[in-house]
Amino acid sequence: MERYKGAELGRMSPHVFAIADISYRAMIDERRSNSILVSGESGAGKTETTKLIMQYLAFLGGHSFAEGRTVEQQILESNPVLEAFGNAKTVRNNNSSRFGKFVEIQFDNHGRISGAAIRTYLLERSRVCQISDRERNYHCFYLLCSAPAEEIEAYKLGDPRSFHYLNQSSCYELDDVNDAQEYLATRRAMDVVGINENDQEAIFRVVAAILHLGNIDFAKGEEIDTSVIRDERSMFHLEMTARLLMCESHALEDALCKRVMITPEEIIKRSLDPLGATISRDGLAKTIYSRLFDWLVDKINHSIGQDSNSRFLIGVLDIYGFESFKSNSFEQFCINYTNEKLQQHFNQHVFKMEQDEYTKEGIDWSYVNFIDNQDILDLIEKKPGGIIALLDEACMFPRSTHETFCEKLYQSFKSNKRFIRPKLTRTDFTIVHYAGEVQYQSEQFLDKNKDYIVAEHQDLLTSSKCPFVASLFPPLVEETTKTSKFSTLGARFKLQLQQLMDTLNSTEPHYIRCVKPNDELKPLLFDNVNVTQQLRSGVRCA
Ligand SMILES: Nc1ncnc2c1ncn2[C@@H]1O[C@H](COP(=O)(O)OP(=O)(O)OP(=O)(O)O)[C@@H](O)[C@H]1O
Repeated sequence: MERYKGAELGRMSPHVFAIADISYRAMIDERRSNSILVSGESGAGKTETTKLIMQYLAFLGGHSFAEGRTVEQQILESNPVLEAFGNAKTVRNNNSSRFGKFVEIQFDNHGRISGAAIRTYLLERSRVCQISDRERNYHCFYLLCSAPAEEIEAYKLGDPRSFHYLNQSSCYELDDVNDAQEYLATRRAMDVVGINENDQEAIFRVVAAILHLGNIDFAKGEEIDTSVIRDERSMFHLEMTARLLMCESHALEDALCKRVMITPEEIIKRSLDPLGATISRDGLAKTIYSRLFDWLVDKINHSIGQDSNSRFLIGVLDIYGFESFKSNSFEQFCINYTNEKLQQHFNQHVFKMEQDEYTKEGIDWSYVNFIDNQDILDLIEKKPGGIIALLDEACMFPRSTHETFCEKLYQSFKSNKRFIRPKLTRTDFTIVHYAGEVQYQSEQFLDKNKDYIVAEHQDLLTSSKCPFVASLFPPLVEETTKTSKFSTLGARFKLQLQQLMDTLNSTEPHYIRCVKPNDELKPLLFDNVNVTQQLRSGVRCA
């Protein structure tokens, strides 16, 4: 860090410190905000790079003689906390971030760090209930199962193999990671970022409750289309969940197995069959977990504090790269949409730089072709008529299905050259992205896009005797109850992205592209074909 400080770009070997250094110098000299956009595929090193950048900025703009916790320490320690709750082992990366992150580091007039804000994007919720083999759930579940004995006893935990949300995969441990030590390290990091002992206890109690919740199974009830708690074991987990969330176990059982239907004539309590109750259980687990994650982010932001007098900042963006798998769902759609947005930002920036250069040298630039992906963005986000708008529309009509949604897409984009109707399927669609074609399976698009909490779950947790749990579920006011029924993740995500783009557009951008040397997660192995492919898509991007 000492060597890169103030060194002219290019004098030293390439390093993320060099990019962080010029961003900082540009901010000080030109008195304007800068941003560093880190990109690359999963496992390429975005998060590690982001942490190095943050360390370097803390080195340049830190407070050497501050008493107690400094802002920069808190910023750095927010990483292990967010990683414990937002990262998981996947086949591509043992510590994969399952959310996007934009960290805004604010500086005062003397160039010292004076505040920060962390914004997160689209946490992968499905992982809480469903994991593929060789992957893991979020780290925090395993850390808690390795907690000191008194916590294990209090929460009735133990072997992760005994929990449904963890035992769908045969992977429990990570090479070179000791979960017991990580648990203690996470608690220490929580201390530093300002989460007090009581809140820490409540956080892990909620994590334990989710594990017990996942072990509640249902059997057919006596009456048709009803369900009951399956056996003694499930009953035990029901009672544990209720105890940890501090609510009534009967109320929890009802919230899982029943739905209240309000018709103009009467209020009917309808039972769910075992499959419906299981879906209800998983929905509750996902909602609790995502609220917990949002709470952590808010708490960290609150505790670090924002400097409202700060006139410039350095933003660091660590966001999921372009994804194309065998099967692609709503998550990949949102991720690839993000990448289209960032790609456009990059194109515009590079074009503008070129244009400035030409103008400076008095060369006519009118013939320079500008690669633009606006047509793909229109296909996705145009209002009305884009894919997100059509999806929202489908979510509002109770009779819509993924089949009717797809049919609508086929009709609307028949002659759009960025849209393909694949052969041999009636529910897939393909988008021709800047980085290649991706075929999406629409089966779960509608469900995943709907963003409202089941009223029974809301009522149950709002009335929890634990103030922490209740605070995760503030009562809905009448007005929002109506609108939130129709609030959708797609629309919310689109808005968040627009805000991110507005921020980025007001800064001087710098880019770091991470390249993954091999798919084996091994050091000192360089796979030429694989690397070339990544660089090609980089060239295509430019
Ligand atoms: N600069 C580096 N030096 C050594 N190892 C690194 C470096 N960067 C990354 N790694 C290794 O690669 C792993 C994956 O890196 P990282 O988690 O930063 O990837 P990512 O691009 O953020 O992935 P994802 O999109 O899945 O979150 C790290 O856990 C580490 O083992």
